[in-house]
Amino acid sequence: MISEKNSLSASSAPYRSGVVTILGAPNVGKSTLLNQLLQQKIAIVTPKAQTTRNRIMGIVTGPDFQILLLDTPGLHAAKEEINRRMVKIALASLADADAVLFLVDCSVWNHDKRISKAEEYAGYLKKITKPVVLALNKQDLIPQQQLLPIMDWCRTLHPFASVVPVSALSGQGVDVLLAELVTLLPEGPQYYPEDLPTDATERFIAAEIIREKIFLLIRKEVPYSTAVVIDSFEEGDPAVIRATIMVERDSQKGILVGQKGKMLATIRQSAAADIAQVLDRRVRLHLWIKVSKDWTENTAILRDLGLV
Ligand SMILES: Nc1nc2c(ncn2[C@@H]2O[C@H](COP(=O)(O)OP(=O)(O)OP(=O)(O)O)[C@@H](O)[C@H]2O)c(=O)[nH]1
Repeated sequence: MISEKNSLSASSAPYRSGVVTILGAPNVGKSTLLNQLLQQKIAIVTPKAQTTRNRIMGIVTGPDFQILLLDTPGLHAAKEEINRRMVKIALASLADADAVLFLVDCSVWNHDKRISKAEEYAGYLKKITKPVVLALNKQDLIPQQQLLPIMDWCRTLHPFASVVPVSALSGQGVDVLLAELVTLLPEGPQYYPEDLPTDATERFIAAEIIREKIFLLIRKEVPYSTAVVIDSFEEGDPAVIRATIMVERDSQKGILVGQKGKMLATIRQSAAADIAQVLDRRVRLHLWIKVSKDWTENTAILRDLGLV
């Protein structure tokens, strides 16, 4: 499961294991990095912000380490009930962590932006008492000569355990990052089998992939009003999955269904193809849409979705 790239050389070093929480603003590339570290798709990746809602644990195992990675919803000013809960989940996951991986998108940092970002980050970093590794993501988008000054400036923000430029997309720098994280873990046992990439269930991953397709295919705000519930999941080949997409209003339902049902068919086809790839078998996917008014403010529904 673990590629050459991800394995540190075997040595007489003690076995280290522990929890690393990935924190960062929306859209900086947390899910992409998690997938890169695990060499497969378990977290959904979309160009829209705030698509990660629940904590997802990825398990990276090497010859003498095991890192349990928690991907968290992006940190951001929370207005609605669902957003407040997402931020709460992100901050709560810090309590369990041995170390924090703070991810930023350094490609957007011209000077002015850096100053305002510094103020924003200072607020989050103050709350973190665990060692923090700062990963400067999307380094592929900036000229190399800009990297060193940015790294120096970052070190003035917080006593980071280390500052590592990476490209979550290409994998550049990811092995260095992994090695830095391992040094921060306590000595400990291997908690999970080495070939297990995540503790997320197949149901959960299927629901996340459907949600990813909605985010990729539907414009504007509609995806933020959707949730996916797996009604049934029959093992076997093909796996038969029945899922309901919840929306808040009839008009949103119309957009999801599309003209003559074309949009829903596209969502279904592309989700089924990805789920089949992850499950490594054929998939028959059935989708329904249900209008559930104001579900994003409804505590009972949020609890069902694991967002409380
Ligand atoms: N060029 C480049 N793009 C990247 C890199 N990492 C992520 N991206 C892109 O940035 C966008 C957001 O990535 P995600 O991984 O969904 O970001 P996230 O932080 O998980 O987002 P939220 O779910 O909103 O918290 C996607 O379009 C990615 O392809 C990188 O290293 N380089």
